[in-house]
Amino acid sequence: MSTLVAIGECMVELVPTGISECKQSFAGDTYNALVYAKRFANTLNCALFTAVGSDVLSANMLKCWQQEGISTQNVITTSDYNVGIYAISTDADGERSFDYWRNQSAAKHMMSLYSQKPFNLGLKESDWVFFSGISLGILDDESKQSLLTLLADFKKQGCTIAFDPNYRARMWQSKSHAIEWLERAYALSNVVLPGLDDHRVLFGHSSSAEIVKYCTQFDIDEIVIKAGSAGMQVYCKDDLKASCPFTPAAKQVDSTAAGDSFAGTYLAARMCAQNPQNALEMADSVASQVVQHQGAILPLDVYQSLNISLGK
Ligand SMILES: O=C(O)C(=O)C[C@H](O)[C@H](O)CO
Repeated sequence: MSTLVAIGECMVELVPTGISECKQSFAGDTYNALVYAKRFANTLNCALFTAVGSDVLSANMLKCWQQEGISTQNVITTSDYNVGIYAISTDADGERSFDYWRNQSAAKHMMSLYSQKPFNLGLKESDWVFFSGISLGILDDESKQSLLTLLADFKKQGCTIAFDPNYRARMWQSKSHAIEWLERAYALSNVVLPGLDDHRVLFGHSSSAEIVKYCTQFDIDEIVIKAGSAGMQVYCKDDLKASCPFTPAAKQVDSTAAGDSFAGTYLAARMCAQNPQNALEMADSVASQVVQHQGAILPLDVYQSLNISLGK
């Protein structure tokens, strides 16, 4: 069984349902992707590498992962910090924005905790590792470097490294700070999943072709571009291998985790030997359902009704 390890932070997710009420669940970009990967391809072993606290919500979070079939074997637990929290607000078009309470979160310290007591993440050649700009953004610069060094070791062992830039401006001192680390991440990744919106803000790119041209300076095998109304494309080096037009969802309630569900489904499909065109189409179908529901993770029965998962 192949393993997909995602690296990052899972938080308590709050969706306000009234002035003094919230729907509470658990989410965070790389975790979200992992859930959608596991739901899509149950045969994959999916694990999150992170740190959590010893608080009651951290404990519930781990139970929730287990219900999703996500392995907790790569989780560091500490009593020095808590779990992070974020709340979703949506506008009339279902575009989401977030408020965060994550300064005391254990995941921000995952690399220093790991270096005090390193352990084997259980990866073998042919396994995949997924991280994002948020996985880097939560860490201080020294820890960002430790994470990239660890990823470089995995790559040397034969693992495939996948990266979604997922730019959150407030996590970075400046655009140039974000670009410096994003370029280091691109330089060691085999598969990248950039969004045109992020590249527009960071580099002034206005088309997929410009992203592909920019990526030629790195040794990336597969560039999976989410270009909004210009659709989605997959390039291997600068060869267009697959594309999918933009089809607006029937309604957009909450855009949270559209990109994460796309990434998780795409990566799982590729790990299971689906070709880029199939992977792209299936990832798009999942993402277009995700935006029709509140919160990052679709109710399981809604997901199952899509009938999209690969056979057991
Ligand atoms: O914004 C973050 O840091 C999160 O991970 C919260 C959300 O789940 C994520 O952004 C959705 O893509």
